Amino acid sequence: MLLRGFTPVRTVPSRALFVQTSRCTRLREGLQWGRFAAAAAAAATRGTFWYGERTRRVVWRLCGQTSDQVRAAEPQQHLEKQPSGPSWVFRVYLAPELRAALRVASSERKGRVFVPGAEPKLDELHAVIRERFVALKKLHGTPLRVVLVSGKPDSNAVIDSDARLKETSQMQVPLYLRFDPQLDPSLIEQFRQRPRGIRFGGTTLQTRQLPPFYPMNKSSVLTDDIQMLSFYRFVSISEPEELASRLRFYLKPLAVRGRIYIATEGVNAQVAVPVSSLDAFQQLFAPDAPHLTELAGIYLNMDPYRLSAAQFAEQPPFRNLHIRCRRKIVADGLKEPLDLAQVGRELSPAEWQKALEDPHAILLDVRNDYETQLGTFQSAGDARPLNTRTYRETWKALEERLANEPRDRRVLTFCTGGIRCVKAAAYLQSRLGFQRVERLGGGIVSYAAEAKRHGWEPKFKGSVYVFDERLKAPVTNDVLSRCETCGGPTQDILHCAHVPCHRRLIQCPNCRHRLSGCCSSECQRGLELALASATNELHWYTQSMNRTAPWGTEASILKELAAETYRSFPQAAHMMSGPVQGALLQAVARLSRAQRVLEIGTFTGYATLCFAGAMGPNNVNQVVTVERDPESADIAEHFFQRATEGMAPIRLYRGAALDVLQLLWEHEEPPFDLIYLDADKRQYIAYYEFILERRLLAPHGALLVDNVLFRPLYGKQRHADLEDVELGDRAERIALRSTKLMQAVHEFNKHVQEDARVTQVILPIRDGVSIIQWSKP
Ligand SMILES: C[S@@+](CC[C@H](N)C(=O)[O-])C[C@H]1O[C@@H](n2cnc3c(N)ncnc32)[C@H](O)[C@@H]1O
Repeated sequence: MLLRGFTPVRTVPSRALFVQTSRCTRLREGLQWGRFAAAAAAAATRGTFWYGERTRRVVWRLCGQTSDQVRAAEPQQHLEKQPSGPSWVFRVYLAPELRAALRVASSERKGRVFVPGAEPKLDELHAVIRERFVALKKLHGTPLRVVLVSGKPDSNAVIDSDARLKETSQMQVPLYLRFDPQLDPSLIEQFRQRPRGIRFGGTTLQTRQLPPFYPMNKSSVLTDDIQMLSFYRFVSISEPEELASRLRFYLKPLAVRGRIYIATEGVNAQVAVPVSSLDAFQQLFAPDAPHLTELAGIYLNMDPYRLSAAQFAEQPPFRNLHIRCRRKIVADGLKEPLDLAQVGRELSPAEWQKALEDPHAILLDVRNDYETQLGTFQSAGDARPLNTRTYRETWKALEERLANEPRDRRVLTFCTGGIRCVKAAAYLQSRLGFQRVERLGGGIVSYAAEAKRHGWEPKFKGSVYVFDERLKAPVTNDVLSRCETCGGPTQDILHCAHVPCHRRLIQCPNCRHRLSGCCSSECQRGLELALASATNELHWYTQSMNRTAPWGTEASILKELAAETYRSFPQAAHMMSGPVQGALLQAVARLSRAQRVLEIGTFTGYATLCFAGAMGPNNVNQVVTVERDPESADIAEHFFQRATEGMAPIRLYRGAALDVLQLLWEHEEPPFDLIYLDADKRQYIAYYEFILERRLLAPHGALLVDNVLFRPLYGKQRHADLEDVELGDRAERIALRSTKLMQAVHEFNKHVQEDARVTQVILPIRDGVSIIQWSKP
């Protein structure tokens, strides 16, 4: 199997699975990588894989389906649908006007298409595009025309023959196809230009060069301080995709990270710029700079405090540069666009400082409730927050709040960076008829920077909510907000860790810890279930990808033992450690050069034999193992007696684990280098405490605990929910039992996490193995 990063791939070999990934939350990433893994493993013997490494969400393009539609259980079926022979890959974008006209969801605005065959055919390209973009069906077979767009109308070139398409395909660039209804319904092909320039059909398309003022040898690794800044402009942008491509071209070499939204109404950006790139960045947007004329002379709203490279690395506000084309740069939910010619008067921070002293003014915080809670302005006038949950609610809130106010009353508005105030002021002025609307230019960010520069006592108290992963930046040390869970004072703001909720909330560290980063116990439970499922899929992948050592003489005995276990305990054989975990236990035993190993929970002895085999025979080495079930112990003993050659001696105790631990302690057995805890999960804390308190674990030893990511039997649980007639009560019992076991394991994990005596690392192998060691050996 071949895994490759996806730089422009033009041909796809037969039987290849093409996977594209894009931005997604971490938890979902886990789930989706699990699916990817499942398919990759299932098809490993069948072909070649291509996947994009820059982005994360797994998409299965050959079937024209997203990962959400493809189940891990049936990857082969989808692979069967691949075209045979080589294919050509094109990236297709639908123009914003077309998207709007056809009501295409933003997730469907672009996609890759595959044209089968060694030589790309124009007809086939049209056909696959129509098939890929279902919305095009609404055009009822309107003929398509393919045009190569250079960004300048006079150097566009029509692709009207297979020969031209082939020529296009052979360029070393990703291709962008765009449909423009204005050009007599046509598909327009646009490509990212390279500095060296590209000739197409006898035309040299305009090329872009990096400006001479760029720092040389700029590495994308951030090693210097970082300036956080934002900028916005309401300006008519006819080709958002084209501007996006230009911005990417100029900003990437400067190692800029952040988020930029482009719409036909303008541009809105929050970015992190390394200080060594800052000069070039500013020159790029200078009033007379020719590179980004739409944004020339734009106001760059700098954060008052810079982040050091270390701070940035520890909690990166942005990890990458995301430039996205949207319908609007501020989602306002309004059907009719606002008149942006009437946007009130912009006040400088100094004017604002004064305006706040006006007792007759109405002060409007047009941010959302959680933002206001973190910090806000104090004024002499009438200051009441709008308490909206989203910006879309602003209009109704404004109408209610100002219903009885005289239209000539002075209204002051503010927000984080100023952009929301532009629309709010336009609404106040043009729709509600207020005549004296004034807004804080550059918002709180600009005000805080000015206050710092001039040494003013800030009238803004608390922290400002910011739209990056930091979530807040302090302006003053005042703590105005309260924990939503316990009501105590706190400035901590976070997103609920349960992805489907992901609600923003203010929560103190204690409550956050107690609820595992979730907003409620329901979400905490949901998170646990989701993690369990993710673990399931990861297990599938690791299991199939591991290459375990050849077992030699041990192999046959382990295989025999496994077969015997399946015969004797068909319902419980899954409890055996198995080859992957067995290999891990052997690796740890070898790495730690363990001489004395204790296993709690022998079952039929699979792990015991793995340890004994890894340690080998000598005078000191010994494996002690405990099992309370006589039938399992009989099978284990039978195999231990047979397998003696090349192995450490094994001592099997029959009985309850805590009794045997007591016995070992009373007989003053030397401590163990490795203890493998793999018995009753509800007793884990008791075993753990006994082992630590009685010092049964050697100072440099390791306690391995199995099943620490134990997952409930998902399918059965769902059957129980649906009152499946066949499984009936039994399914419910199984579901209940596994849920209780999961809770017990979670309790254990938390118990260890809070224990300063030890360090713990959890490996997501099988259903999780913890490695616990003394913090101070
Ligand atoms: C998951 S299995 C162990 C698997 C085994 N370590 C392996 O690698 O194949 C758990 C075993 O622990 C045993 N067990 C559970 N509670 C116990 C207890 N309190 N004392 C002794 N053995 C116990 C069960 O009978 C079962 O055989």
